[in-house]
Amino acid sequence: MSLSIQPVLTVLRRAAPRSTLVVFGAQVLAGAATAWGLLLTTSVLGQLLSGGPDVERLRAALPTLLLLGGVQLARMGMETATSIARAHLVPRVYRVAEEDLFRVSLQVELSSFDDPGFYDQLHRARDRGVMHLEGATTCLVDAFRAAFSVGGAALALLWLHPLLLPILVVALLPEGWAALHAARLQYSGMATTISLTRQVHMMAELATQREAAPEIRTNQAEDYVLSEYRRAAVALQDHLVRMGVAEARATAFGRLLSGLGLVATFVALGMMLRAHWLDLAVAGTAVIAVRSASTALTQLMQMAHGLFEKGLYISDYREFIEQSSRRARPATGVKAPENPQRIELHGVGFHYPDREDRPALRDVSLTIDAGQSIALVGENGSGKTTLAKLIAGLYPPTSGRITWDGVDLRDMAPDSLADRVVMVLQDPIRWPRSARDNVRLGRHQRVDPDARVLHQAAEQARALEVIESLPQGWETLLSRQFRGGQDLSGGQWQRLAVARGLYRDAPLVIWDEPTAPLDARAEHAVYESLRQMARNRTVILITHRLASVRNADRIYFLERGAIVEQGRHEELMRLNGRYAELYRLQTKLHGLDEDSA
Ligand SMILES: Nc1ncnc2c1ncn2[C@@H]1O[C@H](COP(=O)(O)OP(=O)(O)OP(=O)(O)O)[C@@H](O)[C@H]1O
Repeated sequence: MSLSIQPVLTVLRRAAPRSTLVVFGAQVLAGAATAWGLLLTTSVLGQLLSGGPDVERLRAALPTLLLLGGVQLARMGMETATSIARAHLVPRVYRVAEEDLFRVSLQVELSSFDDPGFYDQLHRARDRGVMHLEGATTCLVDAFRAAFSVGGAALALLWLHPLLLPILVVALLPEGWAALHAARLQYSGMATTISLTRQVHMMAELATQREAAPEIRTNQAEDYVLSEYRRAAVALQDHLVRMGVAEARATAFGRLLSGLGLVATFVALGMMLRAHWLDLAVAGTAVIAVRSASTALTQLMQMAHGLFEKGLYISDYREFIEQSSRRARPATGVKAPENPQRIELHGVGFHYPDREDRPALRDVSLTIDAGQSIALVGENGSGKTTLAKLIAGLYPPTSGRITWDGVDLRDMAPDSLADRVVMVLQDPIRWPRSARDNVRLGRHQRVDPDARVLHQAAEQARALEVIESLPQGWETLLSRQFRGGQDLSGGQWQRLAVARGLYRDAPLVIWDEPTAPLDARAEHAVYESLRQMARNRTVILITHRLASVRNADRIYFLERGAIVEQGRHEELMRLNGRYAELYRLQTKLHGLDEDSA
């Protein structure tokens, strides 16, 4: 159980130290009030059971009765303080735990996301860990409450007669044992529950996600999704039924034992009464104390059980945070040059995590001078995007070196490196934000008070006409998942991504298939802006449309991760190799002659 308490306490201390103290303090006082209340009850019973007329006895008991009422009132006050403190605690714990998770996820090296183990762990921590950390907080507060309540009753009994404590233990032991047994049963079945629940969730996501909906319908995969869901869900249902029945049996057995414990308590109290070790008032209080302690103990056991269960997920969460902190990108290093004059690759090799046998790049060496326009071409999967990502410093090479003005990228501060790069990727992010944010997020720190640069970027990318046709223009929310939101076509989204790249602006521009989903007019506009940008920037263009790279200063043709041809368009055509072959194929496909393509 300490497994789950420790991380909860750590988060509690950071999220809401004052509320944590209030809960703890209020429950210590509530426990003391329980003990005091029981002692006062003995005294009231003693006065009521003493000899004399009824009115006299009542009058004698009245001050203690009033005090008892006051103590109960104070106890209620402590409970209210605990509830209020808990209301502060729970949402804060959730927020802090989630923020920690997002912080480490945003800081890890990009390669972590290509590691399936990491990705799986991230989702487990996000989907379950945070939620269970919040649930464990509630459990912990209730466990405090129950523990101090049992403690208060035990203290009062010890005060009344030392022998009453062993009697309390005899009365509570069977129930405690039964509750623990039920908790263990749950715990032992938990691994199966988790694994089956994950399978059910996976299919549930597919059945309800907007992205998956069209393809499921066009592939007529509804039956498949439903039957796969049913397979996992029925297994989960049967498993839960088995566990529930076993737990009910254990609980019934516990109740039986608890009844026996109660009988034993009464017998022991009766014997003590007969032997005149106790008077009737103390015996009466002992019965009340045993009953309230046993209720609190059952609660304590239930909470311990809850903590056990949540502990499994919380340890996933904790492990993820620890591992990710080790994977974080270094925050220090040499500042990247403001305007890199020469980018060099020396024998660069690269493979993705767990793909040692399948290198994505092999022995790539090349030099790019400031202001040059470079094109990376080649068939699908030949390594173009990977190469561009390495040049941008997103992945470190697994062999060889990449330098900017002679400085190894590994020695540069990642932040300053990123600052010098614009990268528009093949499948750009569709920010579920306003159209304005979708462009502005290229460089959200940029000072652009009258949005002049923003408009210019949108115009150059032909995104302005898209934005102006939206119901709320720049402020239109671009997500159909929210009321009033709007979706765009693939090409319209791409225009926004291009505008975002233009708005970002940096000395090194990497353009990965920016025009694939664009219509001819938009494509023309994008190349026009690229040409303008290229005047004083270094541009790396990745494309399958070879006609658009004819003017590049140098074209690199990649095949299975290696550069197999390089030169200007005319040189490569003269070489009559792989590039020339593909170029001719394309011109034939589009019914153009080679020179006009
Ligand atoms: N995140 C990844 N994890 C593992 N392997 C990857 C990953 N991304 C790419 N690969 C593999 O690396 C190789 C090179 O991929 P890359 O995306 O660089 O090719 P590309 O030339 O840009 O292809 P395309 O023209 O289809 O965009 C491929 O074999 C691909 O399967």
